[in-house]
Amino acid sequence: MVELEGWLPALLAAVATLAVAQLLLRRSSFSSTLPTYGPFFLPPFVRGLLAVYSLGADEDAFLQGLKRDYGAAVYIPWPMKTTFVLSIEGIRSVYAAPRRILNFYPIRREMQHTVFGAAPYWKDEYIMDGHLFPIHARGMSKANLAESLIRIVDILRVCLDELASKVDKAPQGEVTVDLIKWTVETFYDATLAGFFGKEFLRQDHVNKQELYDAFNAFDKSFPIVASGMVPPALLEKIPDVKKGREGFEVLTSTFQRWIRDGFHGLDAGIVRDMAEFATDHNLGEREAAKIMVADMWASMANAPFMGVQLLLFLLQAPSDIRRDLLDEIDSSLQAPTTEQSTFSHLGQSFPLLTSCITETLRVGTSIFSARIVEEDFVIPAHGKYGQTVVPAGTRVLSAPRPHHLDDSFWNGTAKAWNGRRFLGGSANLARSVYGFGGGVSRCEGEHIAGAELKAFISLLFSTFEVELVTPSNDGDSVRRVEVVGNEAPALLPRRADGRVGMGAFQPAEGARFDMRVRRRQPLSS
Ligand code: HEM
Repeated sequence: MVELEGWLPALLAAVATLAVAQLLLRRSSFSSTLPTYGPFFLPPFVRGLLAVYSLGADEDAFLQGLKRDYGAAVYIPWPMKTTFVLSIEGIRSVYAAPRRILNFYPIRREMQHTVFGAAPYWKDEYIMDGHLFPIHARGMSKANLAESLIRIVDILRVCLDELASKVDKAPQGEVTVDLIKWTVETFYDATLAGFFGKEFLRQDHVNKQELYDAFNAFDKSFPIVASGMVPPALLEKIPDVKKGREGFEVLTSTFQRWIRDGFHGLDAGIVRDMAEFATDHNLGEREAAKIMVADMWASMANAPFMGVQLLLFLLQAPSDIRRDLLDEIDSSLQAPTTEQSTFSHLGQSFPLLTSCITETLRVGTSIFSARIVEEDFVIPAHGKYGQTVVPAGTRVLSAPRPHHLDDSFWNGTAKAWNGRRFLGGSANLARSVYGFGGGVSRCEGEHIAGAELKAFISLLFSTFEVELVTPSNDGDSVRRVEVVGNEAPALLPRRADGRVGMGAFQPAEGARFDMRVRRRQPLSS
């Protein structure tokens, strides 16, 4: 019998050497064929499982490692069966590719079914691609969201007035507020009024807390269901998915009743367009209600958490940014009050705040934009990367996070927050930030989200002096992000687990940051 004990170490050493050599070879000049993830000596399914594990364990490290080791794109075997596109040129190619090469619509249709429970009409290209998606996109144009924006700003003012009355009643004229909870709830109230009308939360049968809890349960289950990696039979056994389904039911029945009761004071807008679409295609109230859950989710899954991150960065920004931002806000308030709730005013009055928002999108999001490869998709050769061909019949994901963190693109300061990064001559660089995704799947809510963030910050900072209370629950629950111009890093809540590629980072459960709020001293003229 062969004596294995003597051979085994040598065999392992040889395999390890080969693996390292292969890795080094890849690093110095990236292959022109599509590489597959993982050590070559492992079977594909083990490599695929390794990838799933590594992605879940540390998303940033995994994605940056992919780009470092494999270049522009890499294929991840089962269970993902997907090519990750990682280089800036590759990402641009994905977003620019025509539908005949990279198709998004089948994915968008399927999501409507798997996540939002749409009845079989979801398969109908004529109804979905031909009607639902175009009507939806029209409804989300700036012109059609003008009234929504006015309602959003009105409700933001109501929330700030409520806070002001607490401050005025406080003995020292100062209150301490749970920053994350207050910001998220303020966005919920304002956004819900914006899309569903100011009367929505005032209906007799609507319990605001119950609705929020239902939404949060549904949102928590979203990544598991949307990943498509868990077989339907197993899905129902996952407690978070079960709670998410219950939450979905609460949301659907609430919207169904709202439709039946005549939309309670909402005359027009995207959700009325959607209800009309459902009527035109005989889908019924329940299907219309499910489409509304999808809109509610889209409008609230990211914006509140961008609000939290933006506020935290601004509260920890260098003093010159704080000062210039206040000047910008004060001069924006010279405009008549009605003008302050318009897209044009919010779009033009805040160059510094716009730059801070884009920077927060760059450091505070990770997104995956999925496509089906209909024809071989060619990522042209660029820089150190050879041409790569992604074969037809597979899926690609554009994953811009490693590009957002790439020092060679961002002047050596990719890991640091720089509020002035996109000012003046550098404004065009904002096009290389993909926090809203890109191409045909680019966020339809980007304009209203940007306007909402600007209104939120400008109203808050013009009314109050706000100061961050240094969190005492340091350690694991806090992450640190360098800030250009500051010695100390900014503190942010640790990211919630299990939300890879899902957009704006949400705080981990239980994270707590407080802010001290007092009335701002009147401006000396
Ligand atoms: C700062 C806040 C927001 C961020 C960071 C954000 C981000 C995103 C991202 C990353 C996507 C997917 C992009 C892709 O696959 O390429 C998306 C899609 C979408 N977002 Fe937003 N979003 C925000 C706010 C909003 C708001 C307020 C709305 C309002 C309804 C909205 C509506 C949508 C819709 C409808 C889609 C789906 C588009 C489609 O499937 O084609 N988003 N968003």
